[in-house]
Amino acid sequence: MKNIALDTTKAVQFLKAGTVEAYEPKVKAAQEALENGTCEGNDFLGWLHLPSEITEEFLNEIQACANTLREKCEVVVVAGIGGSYLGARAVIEALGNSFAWLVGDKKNPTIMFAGNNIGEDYLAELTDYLKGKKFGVINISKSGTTTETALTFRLLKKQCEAQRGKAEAKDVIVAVTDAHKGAARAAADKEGYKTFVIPDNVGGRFSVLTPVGLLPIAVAGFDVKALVKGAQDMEKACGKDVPFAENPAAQYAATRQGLYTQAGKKIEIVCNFQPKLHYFAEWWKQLYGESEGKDGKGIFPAACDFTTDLHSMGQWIQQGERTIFETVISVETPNEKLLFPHDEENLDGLNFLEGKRVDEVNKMAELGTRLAHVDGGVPNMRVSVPQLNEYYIGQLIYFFEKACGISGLLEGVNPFNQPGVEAYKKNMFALLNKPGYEAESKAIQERLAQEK
Ligand SMILES: O=P(O)(O)OC[C@H]1O[C@H](O)[C@H](O)[C@@H](O)[C@@H]1O
Repeated sequence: MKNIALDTTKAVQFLKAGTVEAYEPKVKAAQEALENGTCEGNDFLGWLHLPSEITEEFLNEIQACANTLREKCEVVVVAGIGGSYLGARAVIEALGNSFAWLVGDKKNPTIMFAGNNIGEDYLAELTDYLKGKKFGVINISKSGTTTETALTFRLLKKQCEAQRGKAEAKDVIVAVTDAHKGAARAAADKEGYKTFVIPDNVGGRFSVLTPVGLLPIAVAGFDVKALVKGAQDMEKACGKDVPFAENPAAQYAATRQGLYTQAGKKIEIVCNFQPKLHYFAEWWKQLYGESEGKDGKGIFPAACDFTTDLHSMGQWIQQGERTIFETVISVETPNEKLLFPHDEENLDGLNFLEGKRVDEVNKMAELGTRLAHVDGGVPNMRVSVPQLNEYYIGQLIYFFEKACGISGLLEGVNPFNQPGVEAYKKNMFALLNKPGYEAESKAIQERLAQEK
């Protein structure tokens, strides 16, 4: 079986000769620190060997729970935010039919995502859609107290119980949360929901290969064993004893840090030429953004969908400030085959494409973009993925996770915490007069009065 492959040649040409190679000892040290648990954030290294530690029994338990939800529900709402949301959505959208919710062939339950915003219209429209439907809920939160998810879950739990009765609702509500702590755990234990544990030592953004991602992915009808197999193979391919030049995670981490520190490239744009990968980039954005954006440092993780965004962001990328580089996730072969038809009249002038696969046009767009952007001063890396299937998505996940751990350590930060995200929450709770925030509430009201 082929592996995903990284090509850095069109990025390295923007660096002084030997720049990437010079990272070898630092990368080695980072890998040792990860393996030995001697780096900062070492209480969150459970992701490192997670793929190879997953057992067949555990995957069978996930599948059994997924089968129950699949049998009993026409819709399953996956409630979660950040690391408790993006991984599942990334995989489900990458592998699913682009129009899954319209296909309606009843082979799979419709998967809906919530708990990832506080939009009143969104929640009102969701609960309205669910009226009269046999729906279930997967409530995902590591802390068990995240506002967006908790607020959504209260609404969904009440509606599910009202529509199906408390006894039946108990069978179609599943909690994925901490083993002991948090409101989601307390509610699940009290109501007797089926639960899955998010290990203490796996942070949210590294948790897609725990039940956080695996359960929704299995409910959606995808093969979680193949996904895990892909991750296991990439765990080997990115292992600490794989030579630096052959280790894709090491090469990606070193190249991006070289571009950042030496060439002033402060923004990385992950690009795809397949709309199904949109949410994969969203997952990647959280992984790298929360891991590296701290202590006044960090490459800003951005994403574009091509060719769509070539017609909007393409101008900026080609000629704007030269602070960006691109990482293209390129899918070698589509799963479907669609040939461009002949047209007698040729009014659109497109008969030169007759008989070609649509993907051939896409590939020329990709190559043309690469040449143009490199000519325009944008370093370009490419991750080739043989096909969009569970196995290769599993590889991609682990590749980016491992590279993220290494890259954050090269940058000199703790890649496994996210202290900065608390600032807005503290203000929000103070503004909402949450019990326990009395002093903060008083202070924030005084500040706002002064700013008037
Ligand atoms: O799983 P939860 O505890 O609900 O957390 C969900 C997300 O929210 C937080 O604010 C963090 O920034 C994320 O790292 C986390 O993944």
